[in-house]
Amino acid sequence: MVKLLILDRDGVINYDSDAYIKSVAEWVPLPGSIEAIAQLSKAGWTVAIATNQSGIARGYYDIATLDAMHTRLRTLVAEQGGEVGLVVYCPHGPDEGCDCRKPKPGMLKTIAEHYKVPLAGIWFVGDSLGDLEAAKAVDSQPVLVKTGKGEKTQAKNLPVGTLIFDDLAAVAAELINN
Ligand SMILES: O=P(O)(O)OC[C@@H](O)[C@H]1O[C@@H](OP(=O)(O)O)[C@@H](O)[C@@H](O)[C@@H]1O
Ligand SMILES: [Mg+2]
Ligand SMILES: [Zn+2]
Repeated sequence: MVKLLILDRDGVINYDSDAYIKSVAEWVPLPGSIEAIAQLSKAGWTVAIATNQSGIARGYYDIATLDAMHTRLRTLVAEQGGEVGLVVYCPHGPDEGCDCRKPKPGMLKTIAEHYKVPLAGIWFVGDSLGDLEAAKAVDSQPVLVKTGKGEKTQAKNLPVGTLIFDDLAAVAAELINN
C-alpha cells in the first residue's frame, strides 16, 4: 500500500504572506522543507499537496504562475533526489461554495482516490486551523507545524488529537525514524 503523506503548502513548505504568494520569486522554501520532502520520498513516502489558492479567484496571479511555483518545487526536490506527488489546489474564493476549499476535505478525498488509499489515519500537515479541520472531517490525522501561521493557530481550539511539530523537518524525522 502507498505510504501517503499530505502537506499543506503555504506556511508548511514555503514562507507564507498575508499578501499571498503571487509569483515564483515570492515562493521561497522554508528552511529544511525541500530536504524533508526529498528524505521522505527517498524513504518510500508519497508526498502529496493540498493547497487553498484563493489568490487565483482574487486575480492576484494566474494558473500558469501557480503551476510555475509547483514546477520550481518539483525541481528543487528532484535536485535532492526525491519527488513530489500529486499537487491539488482550490482556485476558488471563500464565497463560491466549492467542495475543495479547506476546511472542506474535498482535496484530501481527491488525493486519496488518486492513490486508492483510505484517508483514515493519513497525516495531513498544515499551519492553519482549516487544514486541521479538513483532516478531522475525513478521520485523517491533523498535524500542526509552528511555521507560517502555525504559532497563531496553536493558540486556537485545535481538533482533539492534533499532533504538533516545530516544522516539516521535524515531521519528516518522526515519520522516517519511527
Ligand atoms: O496554506 P495554503 O492552503 O497552502 O494556502 C494559503 C494561501 O492560499 C493564502 O490563503 C489566504 O487565506 P484566504 O484564502 O484568503 O482565506 C491567506 O491566509 C494568505 O495569507 C495565504 O497565502
Ligand atoms: Mg498554509
Ligand atoms: Zn475550491
